[in-house]
Amino acid sequence: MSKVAPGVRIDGLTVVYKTPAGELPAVRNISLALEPGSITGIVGESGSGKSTLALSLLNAVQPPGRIAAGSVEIDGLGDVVGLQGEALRKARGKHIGYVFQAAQNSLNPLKTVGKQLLDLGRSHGVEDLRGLVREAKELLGRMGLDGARVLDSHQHELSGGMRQRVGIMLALVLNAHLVVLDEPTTALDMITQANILKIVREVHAERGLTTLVITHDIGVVAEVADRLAVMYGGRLVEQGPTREVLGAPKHPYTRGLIKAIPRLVGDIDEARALPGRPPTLATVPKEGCVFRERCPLRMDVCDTVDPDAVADGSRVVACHAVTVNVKEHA
Ligand SMILES: Nc1ncnc2c1ncn2[C@@H]1O[C@H](COP(=O)(O)OP(=O)(O)OP(=O)(O)O)[C@@H](O)[C@H]1O
Repeated sequence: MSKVAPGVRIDGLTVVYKTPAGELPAVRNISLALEPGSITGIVGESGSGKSTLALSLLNAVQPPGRIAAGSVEIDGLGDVVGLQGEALRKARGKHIGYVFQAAQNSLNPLKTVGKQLLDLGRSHGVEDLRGLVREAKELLGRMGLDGARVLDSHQHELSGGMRQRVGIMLALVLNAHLVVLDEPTTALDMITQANILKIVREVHAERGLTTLVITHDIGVVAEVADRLAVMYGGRLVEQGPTREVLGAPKHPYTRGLIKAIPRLVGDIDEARALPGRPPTLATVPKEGCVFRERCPLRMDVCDTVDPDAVADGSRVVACHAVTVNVKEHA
């Protein structure tokens, strides 16, 4: 893989989980491009399929799940959906750095962080292990931790927030140029969160990375992401430049999400929660629009036809009501 930021093209991706009711899609027909050198944020409520999408980038969906359709082309690696065995193991970590949502608990409880770092380096053929340790200490130091002490610690000696930062260090330390961060800051207080996001942005720029940040917190994407993709019920309902999507959301779900954010200044009563609940795997409608039950713009067609993702300038939106408007104004 080249040392420049790789582009990623996810095309028609569908991921299903086997359930008592048969195989049901957690991610359905998603197409999304990560521009080389950009930070893309994926936002959505719990259960919308964000983590499943992130796992697909590493071809790491585990049974009872499987990638049922589509491709994930990464520059320099090809379609990772076809990668297996040693090629896949090498790609993870060295080419694709990642920290998963479960990172707080994913450290080996029996080994110190430093030992795990060395294992990681050896398994990827790193020759300069001293350099690796130096790099790890530096990253931990930037995130406000005493690097030497953390490397000497076991998991149980670290707080949730410290483990989260160790996870981010491990995602970055092998110098991968594609980095996937799933809920990187959930266990952190607001000040630490802001600091970590600043470091993510800095390291991203210094190293020339392509970064994907997955979060339920729209404030996090507003802080770091150049582009924003909104997921609902396994579908990507809107994507575009972060400022445009947040400043003038088009999809009724994105509008609802933004309205639901309480402002720091202003009347808290103005924040309006979206009525209803997001669907689960079992309740996601099999046909028609996934959002229609909660949608203020619902039309007859929404009950039967799943809206295509339609490009409108720099924005892609999957909504019949929005598409009708675009056509009327064309
Ligand atoms: N191993 C599994 N078996 C069955 N269903 C699963 C499995 N893992 C995830 N799902 C289901 O797939 C859907 C998407 O889950 P996913 O974890 O990708 O969503 P998410 O947006 O990341 O949510 P969260 O933020 O809560 O992790 C959910 O309905 C979830 O219950």
